[in-house]
Amino acid sequence: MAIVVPKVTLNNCDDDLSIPIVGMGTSSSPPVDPETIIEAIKVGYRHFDTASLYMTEQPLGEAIAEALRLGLIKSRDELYITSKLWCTSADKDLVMPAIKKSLRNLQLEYLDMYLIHWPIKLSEEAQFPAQKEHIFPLDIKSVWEAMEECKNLGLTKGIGVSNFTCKNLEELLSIARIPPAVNQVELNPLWRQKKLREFCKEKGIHVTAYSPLGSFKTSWGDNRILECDVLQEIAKAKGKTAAQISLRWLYEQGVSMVAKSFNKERMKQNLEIFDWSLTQEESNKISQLPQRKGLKVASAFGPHDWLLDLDAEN
Ligand SMILES: NC(=O)C1=CN([C@@H]2O[C@H](COP(=O)(O)OP(=O)(O)OC[C@H]3O[C@@H](n4cnc5c(N)ncnc54)[C@H](OP(=O)(O)O)[C@@H]3O)[C@@H](O)[C@H]2O)C=CC1
Ligand SMILES: O=C[C@H](O)[C@@H](O)[C@@H](O)[C@H](O)C(=O)O
Repeated sequence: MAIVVPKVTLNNCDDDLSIPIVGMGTSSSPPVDPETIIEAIKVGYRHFDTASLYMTEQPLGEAIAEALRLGLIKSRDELYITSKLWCTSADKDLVMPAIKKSLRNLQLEYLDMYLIHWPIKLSEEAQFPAQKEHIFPLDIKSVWEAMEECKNLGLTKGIGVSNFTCKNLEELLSIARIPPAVNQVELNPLWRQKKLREFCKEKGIHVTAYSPLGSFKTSWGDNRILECDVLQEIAKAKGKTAAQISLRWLYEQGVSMVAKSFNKERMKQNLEIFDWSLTQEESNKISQLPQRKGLKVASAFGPHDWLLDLDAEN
């Protein structure tokens, strides 16, 4: 039996769109294969997170088509699919072609959520880390107008952002006709983002946590969450795993999350967080863990002054 994942209704989206609290991340190298996504659908995942950067739109699209053929889902509407505008397309004239390409890759008529991946524009030639002359602040007004156009045309039910700071959001809110529904950011017990979460709550922007397990085994992630003494102690006392403690803590903070596991048991485990809770004391212990940012903008994109400032704003 597939696990039923609770949902939260989002603001400023079409059709009372609601987001399943736990989604499956698809950022991986090599890209995820369609069979793994099918397994995830069987387990109960209905929310999938992709991006044009990840090269996983295509396998995700194949898996969705196959899941419909197999009858694992009756209609595409049962799924919540997010994709993201990559920084090389963060230009008013490139947004529409970019979402159309994502939709073609996914074999879909519409996305549930389209996010600006970073508050950064890159030139076509940019390599990683990028040279100073290939990296620019986003022209948020014109890019957001193009995002609004995508929603108005029905290409996506909602629009939002990712990796935006409070300052980025303030600027966006001052010009938006359609306010962003979601801000997807790094968030976990070791990077709690209290200020940003409070700001988003006040403005009605839903927060989705990425790398909720510390992004173990990626180029920048580590095992500091999965091996954290405090999380392991709590896990042992409750007969759970440190991963589940991290995800449950996030759920109790009122956010949704996208966790990546391509292992069937761990996929299932990551959805089994809804029928138990943390005590106040356990929650307090987690809220005192030392903080560390995993994905630093300046390390990923280049050590330029304004990117260092973006890192410092959190
Ligand atoms: N907007 C953005 O800029 C970003 C968005 N993201 C999104 O967030 C998603 C998730 O973040 P990601 O950085 O991948 O990392 P996660 O924090 O989800 O960690 C993934 C790692 O944890 C392991 N894992 C998963 N579940 C368990 C478990 N129950 N017990 C032990 N180990 C476990 C996985 O291994 P295994 O597969 O073997 O289980 C994998 O190595 C991405 O896939 C992407 O969709 C990520 C980074 C940036
Ligand atoms: O160039 C930088 C990195 O690739 C970074 O952009 C990614 O980690 C990305 O945010 C993601 O969503 O996985």
